[in-house]
Amino acid sequence: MISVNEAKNSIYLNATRLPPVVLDLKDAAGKVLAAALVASENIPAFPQSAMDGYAFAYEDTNGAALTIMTTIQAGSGKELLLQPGQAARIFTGAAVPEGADTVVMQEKAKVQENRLSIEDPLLKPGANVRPPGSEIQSGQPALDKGTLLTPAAIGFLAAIGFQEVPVYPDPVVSIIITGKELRPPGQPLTYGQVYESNSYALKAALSKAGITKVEVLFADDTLDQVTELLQDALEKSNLVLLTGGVSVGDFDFVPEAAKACSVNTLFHKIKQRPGKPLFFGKKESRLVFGLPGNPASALTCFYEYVLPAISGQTGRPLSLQSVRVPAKERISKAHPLTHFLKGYYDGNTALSLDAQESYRLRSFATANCLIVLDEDQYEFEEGALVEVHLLPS
Ligand SMILES: Nc1nc2c(c(=O)[nH]1)N[C@H]1C(S)=C(S)[C@@H](COP(=O)(O)OP(=O)(O)OC[C@H]3O[C@@H](n4cnc5c(N)ncnc54)[C@H](O)[C@@H]3O)O[C@H]1N2
Ligand code: MOO
Repeated sequence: MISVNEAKNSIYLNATRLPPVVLDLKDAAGKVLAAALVASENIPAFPQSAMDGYAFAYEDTNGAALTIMTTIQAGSGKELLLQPGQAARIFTGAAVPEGADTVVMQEKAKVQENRLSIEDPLLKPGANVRPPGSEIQSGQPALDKGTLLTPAAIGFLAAIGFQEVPVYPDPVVSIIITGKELRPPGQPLTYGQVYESNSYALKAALSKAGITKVEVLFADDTLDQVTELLQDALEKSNLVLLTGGVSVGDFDFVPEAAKACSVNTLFHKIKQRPGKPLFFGKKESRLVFGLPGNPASALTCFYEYVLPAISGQTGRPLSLQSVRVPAKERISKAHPLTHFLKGYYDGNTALSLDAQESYRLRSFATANCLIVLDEDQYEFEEGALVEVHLLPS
């Protein structure tokens, strides 16, 4: 068995970026740039008015009124040349005509019968004019490789003329649910059956992370069927999540099926609770997680290991945020395993909730964090600092 840190390190080393794709800018929000972008034009492309007002040459403002020759609306394609003594009515965003270099806002000007008097003692040459290329110049770096495309970054790229961008795609995910005892919710249970919940929780967690290309497959607990579905999943996905069948029971076929599909085992079993039997393997660049069947174990492993793996594939910052906060009440544990406890963080302290058993999701359903207790520490007094991983809301 390896430690939590060793497991996380293995994921960090093995979950490498997926081959880049070019996406329409509209579809690229939340993705990460796979190459540096360079501006191909000056933006603004022309001297641009920053105010509704009047454009003129600053050196003409010697007290004499100017003659307003024309009106220039934003988007007007008219190219004009103002002569000395002339001004143009202009609006925010419009091109400042040749012969003009300054704009006075209309609140600081008076117009009488087409004659403009400027009443702005603080006006400077070039005031209220955005120079061409002042946002970015042709040939200048726009955004670096590895930049997360936030709404502002998407807007910026649109504003400087990019219509499509190279990004790391999200993985295509296959979920294989194993277990003969499982029935979909909504159907009556016969003796020995349990409702299937892992596909629901995992799909919801993937969707929360923006991952939508997800297929769910169901396997009985036979080596042949698990192997067949895994083989199929490996052909069409970048990430395969199996649940159940990773422990030591006679019907736990996931590690064997992985071997049969030439998946290289990177680790199996971690010194942790829940989720001790977690399996991680790789075939070429495809990643395979065998998540323990117990619902709280599967979801905890998803948050702690699968999300960082998707971060590795996409460059997106998906791993849970970590903070150190005081424990609200004393916490103790008996085993030399890292514990991930369902907790509630109220902004000041973290409380360990009831119902921590890995077959239960009841406390997980209201938890907003996982409290992480080190492998080799057993007692945490009230007020002691504990590591808390914040769950996506
Ligand atoms: N002798 C040992 N037995 C077990 C050990 C061990 O070390 N020695 N480890 C235990 C731990 S810890 C875990 S976790 C489980 C993991 O077992 P599997 O991954 O093989 O999972 P299953 O046996 O298939 O199922 C466990 C449990 O979870 C329920 N389950 C499974 N899939 C779903 C699903 N999709 N939705 C809802 N519930 C599901 C299943 O019915 C079982 O109750 O092994 C322990 N045993
Ligand atoms: O690891 Mo199991 O997940 O403790 O029940």
